[in-house]
Amino acid sequence: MLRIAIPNKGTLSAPASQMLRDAGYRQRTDPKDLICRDESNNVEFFYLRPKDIATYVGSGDLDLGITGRDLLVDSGVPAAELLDLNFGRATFRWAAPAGTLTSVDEFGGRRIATAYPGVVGRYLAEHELTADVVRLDGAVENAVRLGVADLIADVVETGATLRQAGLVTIGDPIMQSSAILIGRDAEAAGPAAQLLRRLHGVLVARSFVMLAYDVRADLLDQATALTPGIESPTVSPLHREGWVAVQAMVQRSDVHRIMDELYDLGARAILVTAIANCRL
Ligand SMILES: Nc1ncnc2c1ncn2[C@@H]1O[C@H](COP(=O)(O)OP(=O)(O)OP(=O)(O)O)[C@@H](O)[C@H]1O
Ligand SMILES: O=P(O)(O)OC[C@H]1O[C@H](OP(=O)(O)OP(=O)(O)O)[C@H](O)[C@@H]1O
Ligand SMILES: [Mg+2]
Repeated sequence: MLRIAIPNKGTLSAPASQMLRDAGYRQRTDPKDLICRDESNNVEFFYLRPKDIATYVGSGDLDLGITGRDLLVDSGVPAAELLDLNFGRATFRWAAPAGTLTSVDEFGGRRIATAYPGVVGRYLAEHELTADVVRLDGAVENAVRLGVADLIADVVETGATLRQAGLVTIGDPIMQSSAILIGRDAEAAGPAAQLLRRLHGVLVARSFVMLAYDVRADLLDQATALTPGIESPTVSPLHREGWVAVQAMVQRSDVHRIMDELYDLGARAILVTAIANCRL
């Protein structure tokens, strides 16, 4: 039985469970449950603190886990990233009160508050900087105002929390994070092949839609240049002489532009449908 760690709370918890549900796995119904066995898929899910997940996977006690890339780096555990799950996207950044610090070169000897001392310590070591790392559990944006630090390093999604605290970012992001599937090493992908295929199917289904339209046969080449599909578009004859029906997958983010261009070309009955799941 495959044993998989997933976040029990926090930002990544609900979307991780939803993605597994979309991939056909059973998930807990009570948010307090810490284990859920999915007998029919031969998988057991363990609900753990996201910060601890890399530890369980790195030690080999659990086969796989879903966590944030920043949390994996913070743990220092040499587990392997098997798949980017495309949710929980955030940057990890430096920030200080406006008008105080402007560059990473000024960090020497300063006090840096963070809930990610592993990420910060690694950056400082790589850049040969010496600073005091003040380890906090959360609400790090308050640390400067309250006098325990000169700057912070924290997760930034919309930037609203920083703005409210009167902080501005400094320099480039320390890292880009998102939710990832991890294993002890790259070989963990072998026994997880079915899970990986299913999750990949969900990722594709979320980022593509199915587009169908009717177009005059003499415009088919121009139309299919706009909708080349993954392998090749499906073209079927229509009862109406000189017209064909076309079906192709297109990127969800492009679909409105493509529909406009198809309409301008003369295509009609342009329909978009969501893809519930797929195997490509
Ligand atoms: N707006 C956000 N706030 C916090 N973490 C976020 C956000 N967006 C994405 N993440 C990612 O979620 C993970 C942190 O999740 P975690 O559950 O530890 O913290 P949390 O969501 O802030 O919950 P809590 O504050 O209850 O501990 C990291 O990988 C982080 O990059
Ligand atoms: O850029 P934003 O969209 O404002 O999001 C980022 C903020 O959200 C999270 O805080 P959370 O509410 O999880 O509290 P915490 O600091 O106690 O973890 C994170 O730690 C940042 O503070
Ligand atoms: Mg938080």
